[in-house]
Amino acid sequence: MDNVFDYEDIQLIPAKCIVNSRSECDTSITLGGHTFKLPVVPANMQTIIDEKIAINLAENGYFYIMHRFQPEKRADFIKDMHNKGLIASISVGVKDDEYDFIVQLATKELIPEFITIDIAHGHSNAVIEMIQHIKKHLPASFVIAGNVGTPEAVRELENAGADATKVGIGPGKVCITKIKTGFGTGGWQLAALRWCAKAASKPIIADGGIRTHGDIAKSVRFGASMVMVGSLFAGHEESPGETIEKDGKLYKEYFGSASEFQKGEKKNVEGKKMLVDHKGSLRDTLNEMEQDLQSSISYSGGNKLEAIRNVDYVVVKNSIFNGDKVY
Ligand SMILES: NC(=O)C1=CN([C@@H]2O[C@H](COP(=O)(O)OP(=O)(O)OC[C@H]3O[C@@H](n4cnc5c(N)ncnc54)[C@H](OP(=O)(O)O)[C@@H]3O)[C@@H](O)[C@H]2O)C=CC1
Ligand SMILES: Nc1nc2c(ncn2[C@@H]2O[C@H](COP(=O)(O)O)[C@@H](O)[C@H]2O)c(=O)[nH]1
Repeated sequence: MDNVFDYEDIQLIPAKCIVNSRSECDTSITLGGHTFKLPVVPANMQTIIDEKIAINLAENGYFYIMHRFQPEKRADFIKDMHNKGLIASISVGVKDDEYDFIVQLATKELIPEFITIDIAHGHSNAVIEMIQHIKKHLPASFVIAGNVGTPEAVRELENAGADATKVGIGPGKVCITKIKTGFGTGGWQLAALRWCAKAASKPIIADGGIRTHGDIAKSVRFGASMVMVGSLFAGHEESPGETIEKDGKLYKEYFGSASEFQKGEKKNVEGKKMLVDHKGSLRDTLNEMEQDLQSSISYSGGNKLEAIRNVDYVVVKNSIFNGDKVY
């Protein structure tokens, strides 16, 4: 891999505008036969999403993926979502219990619309076997598999039956994989996304490293159908992380799924905990994201998300912020 770059190194080049108002630009995306308002999904982490947020997102036309860290609640969660007429989107791991869980869902005819296989090193036989197991027992579920960081991995998981792959090893805000192992796409996530997208024949979800709303448009330009976002969603009043007051200022806790806090033990820790500034409501952020993305689409010279895929770009090595702070 040469010519590596990350989000902050890239600027997209504007093309002639074809709309009279940014409100004419359509940010919606279809995944697994369902159309969602934004190509953005909150990370399937315990400090980012809970049942209440999942219901709220689904009711309002946004994609969501429930985390897998309260495994015993998942079957009832699917039932509840379906009783409300909403899509069910859950996560699984790859340990033995998860195989039984998939069979139980099939036996009870509880069929989630989306299942995400959520492990750190997704280019593995463990994930390939889980994809095949889900496709055998729940063939109607749309399977998202990850995480990976190479074209070989994307191809192998797609060939095993994955309907989409999730790209990003180590670019996350609370990730310490890159420091503890020396591996990953941290620092060159956007280039890794482009590399993987060239090999993909199915949708790709870019996961980790999104720091500004403009990074969503950049992800779409470099091949993402959807973008998974953690830290930008961690500070809302509804966010499940603890609210902490420090020197008169409010913060929210945000911790990694492979952190000691999540695992309850100091074993194979690859995540940390941090405090993020407390901000307003999730709804306000989603609205702002939509407006910013509509503006991105207008700059791309189109009126639909796909227009962003064709724009030119320049590499401006680590200089686009000039020391400015956006958020
Ligand atoms: N996107 C990212 O960069 C990363 C994300 N995470 C997140 O942390 C959470 C925990 O992830 P994970 O530890 O995979 O999940 P689990 O703890 O559920 O582990 C899944 C299985 O994979 C094995 N495993 C984990 N890592 C490796 C590896 N590097 N090589 C071989 N086998 C491995 C585990 O065994 P054993 O534990 O015995 O090795 C276990 O059997 C997930 O939510 C994941 O998304 C974690 C790190 C990086
Ligand atoms: N290396 C680790 N990565 C993790 C951990 N927990 C979650 N994640 C990944 O981060 C993204 C969110 O990234 P952000 O930059 O938007 O905050 C998330 O979707 C996971 O893929 C972890 O403990 N270690």
